[in-house]
Amino acid sequence: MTPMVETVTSSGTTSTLLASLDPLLRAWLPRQRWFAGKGRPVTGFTPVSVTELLPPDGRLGLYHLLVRVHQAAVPGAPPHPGDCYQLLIGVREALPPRLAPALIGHVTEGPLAGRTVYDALHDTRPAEVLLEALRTQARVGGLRFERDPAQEIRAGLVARLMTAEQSNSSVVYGDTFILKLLRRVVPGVNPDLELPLALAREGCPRVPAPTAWLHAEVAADTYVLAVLQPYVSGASDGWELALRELAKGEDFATEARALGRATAEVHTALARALPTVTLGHAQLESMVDGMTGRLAAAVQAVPALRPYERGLRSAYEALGTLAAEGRTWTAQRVHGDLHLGQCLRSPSGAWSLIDFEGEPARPLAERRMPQPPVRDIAGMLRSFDYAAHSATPPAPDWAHTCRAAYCSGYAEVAGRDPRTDPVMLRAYETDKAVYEVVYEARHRPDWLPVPLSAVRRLALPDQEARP
Ligand SMILES: Nc1ncnc2c1ncn2[C@@H]1O[C@H](COP(=O)(O)OP(=O)(O)O)[C@@H](O)[C@H]1O
Ligand SMILES: O=P(O)(O)O[C@H]1O[C@H](CO)[C@@H](O[C@H]2O[C@H](CO)[C@@H](O)[C@H](O)[C@H]2O)[C@H](O)[C@H]1O
Repeated sequence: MTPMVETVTSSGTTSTLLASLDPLLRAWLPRQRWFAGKGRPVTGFTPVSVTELLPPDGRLGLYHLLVRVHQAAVPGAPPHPGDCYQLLIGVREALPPRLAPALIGHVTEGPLAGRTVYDALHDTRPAEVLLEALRTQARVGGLRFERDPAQEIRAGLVARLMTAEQSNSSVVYGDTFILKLLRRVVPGVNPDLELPLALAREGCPRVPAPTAWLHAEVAADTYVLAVLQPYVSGASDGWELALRELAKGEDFATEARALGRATAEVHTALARALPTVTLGHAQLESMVDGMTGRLAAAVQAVPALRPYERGLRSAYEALGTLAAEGRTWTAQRVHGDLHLGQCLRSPSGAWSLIDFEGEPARPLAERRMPQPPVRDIAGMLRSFDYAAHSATPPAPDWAHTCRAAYCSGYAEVAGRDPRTDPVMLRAYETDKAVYEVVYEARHRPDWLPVPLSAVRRLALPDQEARP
């Protein structure tokens, strides 16, 4: 199964292909969970790269597309060039019923007229073409399929698309590997590959080591498009486990402590592998400005935040005061979006951390900056709170116990307890809760009360983020 046939390079072919898909993609894209531009009509597409992986003259065709999606401008916001998305478009005469959920539409004009196009990741054969390309280190047009020569990839593993709600799309091969295809992509180094590779070099066992990855070279830009990792078979994620224990009325302190230890192991390895910096007054001021700016934007986007704005801002002001008094902090590379759903427990009880992409809405340069490790800790503390406030009735004592156990576990490995830095912890917990309010308002409005309950707590003037 050799994936490459020919790269569609002639701009005529590329633009004809995209023109024929245009009306179908306009309707289909905004319905995808991973489409970040929801709420603004799609006004057009520009191809960034179009690569033919299987010619559409047989039973099945397959195109790899990077497309810039143009959308109506946000009133008052500066013009935006449009986000770039990775699509795998399958082409068939007709879709078998099992592929109905993958339907993009029926093409009426152009070279594919009369064919049906669909999201090819739902289909075994195209997904297997990708694995085979990684296994054989294929190069097709600007696509570079690469792998770690020290790890073996067995041929013929059967593919299935993961159905979990995701920011990207993942395919599992056998029970051996998982391939994450990034959907919204930007040129440059992607931390979702960079950090697991760095951790693997350090021998850190808390993160599955990348086995293979896909790059695209387009003009002078390099995009990271996909990462293949060993699949932790039979794993449960921390979120599922926490909810299960909550429903049974069980505490989660032992697991929370193990998670604190795992987080500290990853932080310690990252601090060894990649540069650390000292944050002084100027850097802290700019951090506080960033937090304050995000709060102001969030209040605009979600007016329910307005009554708490002053109280929340006081968390950032307290940090600014400490910085003005000359306090400094060490910053290092961190996970950047750590929560219970990013922690996997294997059947043997070992925890792994996954998804080092950072908060998808933040610019890449910001996501790759060294930051105080307390940022990840705050994310996990928020997550225990999330679980406790999604339960009926809410279980604040459960969250309190987990938060304390997590900090203790962290201190056992890192040698410093995050609770000894309450001002920084509160500032980061507040920043995260504000992010979550915006995230939930945009993606899952029914969940908005969960981060809003934390906002009410964090906005109290004498509040320190005491777990
Ligand atoms: N190495 C792995 N082993 C087993 N399951 C995994 C692995 N990596 C990811 N997963 C599963 O895939 C889901 C999505 O992965 P994630 O990296 O969080 O993607 P996204 O950025 O799209 O949210 C996770 O919640 C987890 O259930
Ligand atoms: O995992 P992603 O990178 O897609 O992260 C985004 O989605 C998360 C939800 O799926 C969101 O996390 C929030 O909800 C979780 C429960 O579903 C909870 O455990 C987290 O603490 C809470 O932040 C995450 O913020 C967002 O970036």
